Amino acid sequence: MAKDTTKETPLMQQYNAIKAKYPGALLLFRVGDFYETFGEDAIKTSQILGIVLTRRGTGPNGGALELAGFPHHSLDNYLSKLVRAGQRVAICDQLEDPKATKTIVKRGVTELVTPGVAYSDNILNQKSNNYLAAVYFDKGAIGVAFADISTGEFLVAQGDAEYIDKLLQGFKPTEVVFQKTRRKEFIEVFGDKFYTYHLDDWAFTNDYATEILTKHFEVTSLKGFGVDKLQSGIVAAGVVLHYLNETEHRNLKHISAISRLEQDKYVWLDRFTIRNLELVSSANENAVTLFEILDQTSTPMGARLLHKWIIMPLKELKPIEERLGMVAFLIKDESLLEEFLSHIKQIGDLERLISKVGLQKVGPRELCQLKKALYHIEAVKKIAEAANNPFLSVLADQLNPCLTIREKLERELQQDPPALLIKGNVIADGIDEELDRLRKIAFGGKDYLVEIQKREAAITGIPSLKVAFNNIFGYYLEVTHTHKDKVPADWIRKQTLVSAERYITPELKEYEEQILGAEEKIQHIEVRIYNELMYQVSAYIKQIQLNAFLIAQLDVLLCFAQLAIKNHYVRPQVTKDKTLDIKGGRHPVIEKRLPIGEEYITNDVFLDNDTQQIIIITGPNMSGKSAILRQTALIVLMAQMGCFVPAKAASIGLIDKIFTRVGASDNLSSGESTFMVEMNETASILNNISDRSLILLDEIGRGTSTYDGISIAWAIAEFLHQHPTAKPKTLFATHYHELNELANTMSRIRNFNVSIKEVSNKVIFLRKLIPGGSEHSFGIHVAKMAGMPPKLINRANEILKKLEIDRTEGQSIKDSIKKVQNQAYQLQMFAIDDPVLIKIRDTLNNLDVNILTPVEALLKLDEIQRIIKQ
Ligand SMILES: Nc1ncnc2c1ncn2[C@@H]1O[C@H](COP(=O)(O)OP(=O)(O)OP(=O)(O)O)[C@@H](O)[C@H]1O
Repeated sequence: MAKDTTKETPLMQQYNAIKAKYPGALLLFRVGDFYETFGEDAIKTSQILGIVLTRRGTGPNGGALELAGFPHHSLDNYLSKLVRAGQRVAICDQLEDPKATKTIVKRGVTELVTPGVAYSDNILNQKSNNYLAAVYFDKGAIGVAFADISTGEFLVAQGDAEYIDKLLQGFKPTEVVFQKTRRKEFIEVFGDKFYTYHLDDWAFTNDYATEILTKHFEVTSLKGFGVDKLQSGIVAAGVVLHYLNETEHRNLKHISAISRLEQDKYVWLDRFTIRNLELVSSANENAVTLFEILDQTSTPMGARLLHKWIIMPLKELKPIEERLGMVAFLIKDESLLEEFLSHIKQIGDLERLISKVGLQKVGPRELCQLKKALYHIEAVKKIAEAANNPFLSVLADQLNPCLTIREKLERELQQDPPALLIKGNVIADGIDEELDRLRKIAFGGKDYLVEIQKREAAITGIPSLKVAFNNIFGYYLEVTHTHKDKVPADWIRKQTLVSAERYITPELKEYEEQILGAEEKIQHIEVRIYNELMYQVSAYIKQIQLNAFLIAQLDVLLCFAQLAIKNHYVRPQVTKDKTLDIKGGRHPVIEKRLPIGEEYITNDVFLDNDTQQIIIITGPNMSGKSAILRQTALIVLMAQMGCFVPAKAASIGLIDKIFTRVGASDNLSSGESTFMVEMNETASILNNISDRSLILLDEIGRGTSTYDGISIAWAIAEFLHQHPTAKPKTLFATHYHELNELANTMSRIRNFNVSIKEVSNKVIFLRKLIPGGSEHSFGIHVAKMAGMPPKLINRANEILKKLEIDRTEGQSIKDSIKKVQNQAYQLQMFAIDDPVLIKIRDTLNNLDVNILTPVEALLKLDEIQRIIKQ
């Protein structure tokens, strides 16, 4: 049924027409000094922002229409809350001066803010990028592009699903755009954790993408960016620009280049490694990430670059050595380091600042900060020039303090301008004659009013005569009733109050007009000059972006130098051979999180391709197996990102891929990892290994029955050892001491264990990795530590011993269990009419020991303990 629009006010008709153009978006509709929302939008807005919801008039279904609004100056604050709540927000502004029109004011959407397309400081996290991604499912490859409009970064790549998935995991875009028809596929391949938006398929064509990209960059071909061969990637990049256009972001001068993400340059970290090593984020809220430990940067752009260096460590020796050399140089000269830091700390977020110039959303205070940043860049350039270091000389050459524009900003902006242009007093005196003249009238005029007051008081003999202002009739003279007889005849009475009368005079009116007119004109002139200034600054976007990048690099290197000094890291020897030799290695995060007084126990790890390719590490739970695995990978990663490492010494033969798999039961809490998934994932490692890979396998195979688990773990170790071409270095932590047998037949597999000491029946963790396997498993020790009743522990030890004896005598586990069950003393433990004990007995009877994993056994013990406590 067609909507009856006759009852709608012209304002609501305008609202509905605009609303229809932005389906799925929450519309903030500017009415006077307020942003209003209506209907469903109002309900959502009031809930998210906690503001009042009112009802008025008639809505589309005859009921009252919901309304919720807030003052326009609170936009920044409220907008961030709406976007963070996952809303797409269309901002509809008044496009003409309401005073200048007699009919309804023209309105239009000036910006559509979505989670992936945001630049406001309130919405963004300073230390991480905010990427919008587009994914294009092509026949041969999947294309992906990432853009951050708050920094101007624009990246493109293409590859198979696994590679694109890895990129999405690493870059963590806040919004992903893809083809409408590929929804199912997207979720299947990349999961349902991303905030997504779908576009019609027509936007995903190579011709359209090439056209939109070449037009944006004002080039005839994309060859110059080295991306022209990435057919699918280009489509994704085109979609990014198309989407920015759709969301009314057309001032994109700061997206000044597009670059290819080169797969061959960086260490391949599979997504489990990024997650499992807790590099930049963690599923556990309380966990501290490697990023948090390493982040000693002084600028937000430095922090963002560090983030990238962590997830994209290098695999070529030369650039790694360059970074390490630079860190060593800075460590040696601490006064130079301090000097650099003192300036870098003042530079602020230059990268986002200059992006705002591109978006034409930069405020006066920010332009003032730009001026300050350029001043400090000049200082950094001078220090770098004098430092006599090849890297710093190159840096000094490239840094550009942009003197012309800095001087212009210095000259034209007030010393301490307000954050918002609209507040006025932004442009300095002496820049524009008309502005100076009007300012004299506006501000000098007020002095003149005081003079009038004094003069008239003297002439009329009214000592209490006052000049004041109100919105109704402007400037007036106020006379108390006592003196009203003295008022001259030509004064015009305007208002009578209880105790006084108010008058206006022609002279007052004339001045009033001049003052008010001047203030309005001043604003116009300031806006004009400011916009010109912003436009002139925008010609320097590329240079300033380069400055920001160079400062970010220096910032991260300074951060590495500070870390090395503070945390006693050493310079790793990174080599082209295939040996990994870590002496006295530490886990950079755990060592910082130990209780006061406890010291981190260091460990040596040696792996190579010829003698010790695979290490099987056994040891009880909590002994420190995972820590050794992870610290080894973290030390390699840190070395290859150019950072010194937590060790006494480290020689790192370049690693090109790091894989991590953690047994299913470690992920039990997240409920996502089943044994099947674990096996699938492990299979993907086996298909991708290389001669320079590092593999961490932590309790692989424990998601199934003991026998299955051992068999699979065994087969994996064998496969990695016998692989015809690749000899991936592998650390294999396991509870299954049976795997120690492997070393007897496989020459490059070695057994190690994390040592413990048993003192009067207690386990003391020594946390030292020592050669040799373990004699037995340690589950019962853990049960004891967890506080299980001694009787139960004794019984568990008895059963274990029996099972072990039977097994060496060649009996099957099944027979053996039966025997244990039949033994009379089992029931003697319990007085059988006790309901608690009956419950425990039933729980035990219902167990199928054949399919019980060690962790499940522990959980059962825990259950029994709880029954007893109840
Ligand atoms: N070398 C060390 N020095 C000091 N404390 C350590 C060390 N290694 C580990 N720890 C401490 O022991 C805890 C357990 O270590 P980790 O998780 O590595 O044990 P695990 O043997 O892998 O246990 P599980 O088999 O249960 O996974 C760590 O969280 C840490 O607090």
